[in-house]
Amino acid sequence: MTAGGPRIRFDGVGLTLGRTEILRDVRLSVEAGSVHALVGPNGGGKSSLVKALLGQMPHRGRLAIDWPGAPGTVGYVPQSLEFDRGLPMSVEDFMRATTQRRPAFLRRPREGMADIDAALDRVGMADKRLRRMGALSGGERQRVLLAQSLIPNPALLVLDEPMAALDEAGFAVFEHLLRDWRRDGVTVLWVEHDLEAVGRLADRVSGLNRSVLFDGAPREVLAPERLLALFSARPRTAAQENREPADAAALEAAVSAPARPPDGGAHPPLGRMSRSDRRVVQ
Ligand SMILES: Nc1ncnc2c1ncn2[C@@H]1O[C@H](COP(=O)(O)OP(=O)(O)OP(=O)(O)O)[C@@H](O)[C@H]1O
Repeated sequence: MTAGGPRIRFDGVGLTLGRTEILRDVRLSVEAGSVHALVGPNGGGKSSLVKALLGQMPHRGRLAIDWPGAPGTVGYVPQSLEFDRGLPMSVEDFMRATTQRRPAFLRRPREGMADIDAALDRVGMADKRLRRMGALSGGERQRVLLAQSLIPNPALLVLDEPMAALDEAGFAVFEHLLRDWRRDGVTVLWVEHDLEAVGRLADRVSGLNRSVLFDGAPREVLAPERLLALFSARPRTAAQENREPADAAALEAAVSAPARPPDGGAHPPLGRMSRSDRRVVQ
């Protein structure tokens, strides 16, 4: 159980690297204890924004984290982490290295292992603890990245495409974690391309393409026209405007599913966007 997550405010946040303007005047509020999704096209600046939040990228403007009491723990799941196949680092070694502040050689052999065991168990990786990190599949590596973010119990979680390599069982693990975080009042900032999952699981969603193009409840803002405007690389022609594109129909089906009730309870059958459908909007 955690103390409750913070509120986050991005107030006129900008970022320019070299001659490239990556973020411009980003204004956004992430409410305490909410699951807030960030969606947008490739290169839209989502990872850069969360890295600015984590202090890994410079920024202009104001970025505030308002903790309800003393600052809590921030958990982070990066978009990807590559390991050489031959690197002699097991899952257990990786977990120990990422979940302690002291150098590994100063730690007693079993110190912290109960937490590591519990975290690996929650993501279904307990039986692969001795496997080398470089030998894991993409989905298994993703599960380990999720596991390391659970120690110590986070009050703020920043997730950068945590579902990218997960299979259906991995989705179920992630959804279970999300339910627990919501129950515990953890604030979750979640970069995601799976719009069906966002429509179903997020409390709020913001569309980012350099600046914020929309922000609101998924049911309200994930409308096909908005998404086409956000994800289209080129402006649409007049001819395209006059006919209903197949993409819009796919998007309509994907986002018309009812949102999950706040208590995480049962919901009616959902429309589902397949991975190939998702490619339509990327
Ligand atoms: N260190 C850097 N130096 C220069 N340009 C960068 C750097 N990091 C990111 N960029 C550029 O910033 C832009 C935004 O990248 P970012 O990774 O934030 O986008 P994203 O929305 O997370 O994309 P994706 O959905 O593909 O993960 C891209 O054009 C990228 O090439």
